[in-house]
Amino acid sequence: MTRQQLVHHIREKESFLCVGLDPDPARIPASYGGDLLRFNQDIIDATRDSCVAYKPNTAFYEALGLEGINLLRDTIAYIGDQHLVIADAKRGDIGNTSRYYARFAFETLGADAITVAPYMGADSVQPFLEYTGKWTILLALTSNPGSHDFQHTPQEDGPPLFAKVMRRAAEWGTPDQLMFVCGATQAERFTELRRHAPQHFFLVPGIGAQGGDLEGVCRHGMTDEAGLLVNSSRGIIYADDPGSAARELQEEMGRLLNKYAPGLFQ
Ligand SMILES: O=c1ccn([C@@H]2O[C@H](COP(=O)(O)O)[C@@H](O)[C@H]2O)c(=O)[nH]1
Repeated sequence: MTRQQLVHHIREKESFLCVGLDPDPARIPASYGGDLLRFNQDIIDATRDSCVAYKPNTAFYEALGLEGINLLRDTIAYIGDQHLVIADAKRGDIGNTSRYYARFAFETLGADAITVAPYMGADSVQPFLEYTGKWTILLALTSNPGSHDFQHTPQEDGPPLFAKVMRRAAEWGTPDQLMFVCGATQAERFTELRRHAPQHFFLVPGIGAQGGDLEGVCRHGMTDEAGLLVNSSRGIIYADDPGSAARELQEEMGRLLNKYAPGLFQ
């Protein structure tokens, strides 16, 4: 899915919601009898009109072995081509190995995007960027408390590590192929995050279960094209009514788009 198509979907649906598909067998209602594909399909059916993207975190599938990989592939096929599909895998290795991570995500699974850890540098990210029409989403400032261990740490020559990562990585790929992960729990840093990457989309996990600040993220991080994909996983898939939970977020996002990105509708 191209950037123009993504922006078109955001405008049409008045939503920049990404639904996280992280099925935990211990939390799936007993009525599914352990059928995780049916669970995912029901979530997708209930939410597809409210969201523009889905983000299966590959950990939940890889832990199930071969069956889990097939589940992931079947889930992605079920989503179809009207939503951006992000394989949240946080890969990245020497170029030779990254090539196979990229092949797995984009060819074997059929995902549109993959999350990548940038810390091994340009050659570890390049193989993902070589796929035309696919997205590479680099970890910039993550949502977890441990982000303070390294990412916030000022470097000897000034800015924190996450700023250095973003500024350097923004030279590796264009805003048509590169996004950054920026956690919703870090809303107060979004003005700064936006300064480092004014045009790039941000994938923003951390609302709902992690307590992130959706309005703050939008106030400081939204662009004229929205520029944000905000993810909720547990807050939607384990809600009593996942469809209503997604619709509620969509309505809130519609309000936020009109407030912070009015140019999107002109
Ligand atoms: O900084 C990050 C990067 C990735 N994640 C992932 O997003 C979802 C969040 O799930 P919730 O249930 O909505 O909290 C999950 O897959 C994480 O591994 C993140 O939370 N923060």
